[in-house]
Amino acid sequence: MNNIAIVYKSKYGSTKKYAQWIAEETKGDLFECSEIDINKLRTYDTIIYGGGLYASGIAGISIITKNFEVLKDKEIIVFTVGLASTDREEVFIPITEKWFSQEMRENIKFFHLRGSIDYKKLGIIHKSMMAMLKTVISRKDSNELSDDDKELLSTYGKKVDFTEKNTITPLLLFLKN
Ligand SMILES: Cc1cc2nc3c(=O)[nH]c(=O)nc-3n(C[C@H](O)[C@H](O)[C@H](O)COP(=O)(O)O)c2cc1C
Repeated sequence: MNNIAIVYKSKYGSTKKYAQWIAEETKGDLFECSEIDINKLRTYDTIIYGGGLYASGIAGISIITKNFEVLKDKEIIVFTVGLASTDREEVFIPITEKWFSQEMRENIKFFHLRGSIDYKKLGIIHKSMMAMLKTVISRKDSNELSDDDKELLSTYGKKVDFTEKNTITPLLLFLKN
């Protein structure tokens, strides 16, 4: 497992934590997204990109999507970090379909990990986005609420942390094969 770059963009720290764990386990080189450009990135054989999920967008992902032509012969892994439960892979299909072309999806392996939120630490825009989301969810009929909706309502305003080191195991196993 040589010549691996782990690149991440993290606003509140969860994606950074996962990227650090992956770098420790793979002995890869770790970069915050702004610390690396395409000329440096293209020198690696394996690129692992991690970004936090924000309103179904993947933070910083354009470093992969914009440069895909240059990177497409490499092994590319993308991991997302969000609050949503990761039990059902199909939940993430709309996200990958929105941001990646079919060719990209065929060449990239995706993993989805769970992050954290501390409402007290949110910036003003993020705070109001979460308040809006809560309002939308609160207006749903109780029988329409998903488990993630219920969780958001019960933890709204608090601090929740779902980060867990052993959830990177499938990604590490994929790299070994
Ligand atoms: C404004 C806002 C929007 C979010 N949107 C999503 C989302 O669409 N899907 C999701 O699973 N988590 C969402 N989250 C939760 C974040 O992805 C979670 O806090 C994650 O840990 C952020 O990663 P980071 O700590 O590396 O920045 C959102 C959080 C905020 C504050």
